[in-house]
Amino acid sequence: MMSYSIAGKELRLKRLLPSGRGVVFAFDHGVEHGPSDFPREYINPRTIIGKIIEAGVDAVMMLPATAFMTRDLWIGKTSLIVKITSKTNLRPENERLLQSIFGYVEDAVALGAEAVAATVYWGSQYEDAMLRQWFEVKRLAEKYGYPSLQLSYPRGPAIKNMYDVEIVKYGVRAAIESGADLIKTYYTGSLESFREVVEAASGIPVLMSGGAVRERFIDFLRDVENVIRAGGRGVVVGRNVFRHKNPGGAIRAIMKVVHEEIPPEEAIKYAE
Ligand SMILES: O=P(O)(O)OC[C@H]1O[C@](O)(COP(=O)(O)O)[C@@H](O)[C@@H]1O
Repeated sequence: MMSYSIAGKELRLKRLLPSGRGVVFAFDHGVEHGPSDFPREYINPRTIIGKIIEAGVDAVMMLPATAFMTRDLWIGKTSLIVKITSKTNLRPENERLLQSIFGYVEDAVALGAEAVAATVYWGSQYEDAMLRQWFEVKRLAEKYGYPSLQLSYPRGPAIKNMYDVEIVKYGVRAAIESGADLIKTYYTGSLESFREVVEAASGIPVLMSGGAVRERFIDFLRDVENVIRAGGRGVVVGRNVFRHKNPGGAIRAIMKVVHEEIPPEEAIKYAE
């Protein structure tokens, strides 16, 4: 029996990485970090999601309920990635390296998403529980022909520096061997070191996780440029966009660097 779901995955991956690369706006911070992560005017998801979609982003990544409440903004306009794990920082400190189920693969299918996303904190004391979650997501996503995006976030008591290239490479290697179709992981600080991360992915697309807000937006664009030059396939970014004075412009600038390889010094003009 042929597995038609292989075609479904290929179709959805193509939509997510239109030029072979993609720019995704991550907006799951309301749970992961708390509403204080947002400037006050973006507390309502509809405000910021509307601006980002108007700017032409390739995809938005949200939890299922947020995707549903903003559906009139993204339907027919951009691709959707449904993240189905999360956790709050209201938890006791020692329980924050575990994510919980925040929806189901069937929710992503019902919403017409292009992919499902789940986090694995490699090295966490809860790594085993997160892997059980991951493989359950993977099992159903395969059945429905959905690519699985793994947020490969090495974090835990034995990890001194989660941005260290050897640690990030280990998380990426574990991600491909756990069947990730797309990987989102940390920027390792340089083109050379991120090239090693891409090599460790052995052909599975790697997207840079935006990370903390850079001192200057041009520095963020330069990191994105390094990721692309290192063979990365794009970026999944939240804070460096929704905390920018012109979030739509910031997305336009990032799109220029990722899809057209415009130098950051020029691309930044779109964010003015
Ligand atoms: O790495 P942290 O601080 O836990 O942040 C996790 C957040 O980062 C992301 O992975 C990417 O968003 P950012 O660009 O803001 O880092 C979000 O999807 C997630 O909520």
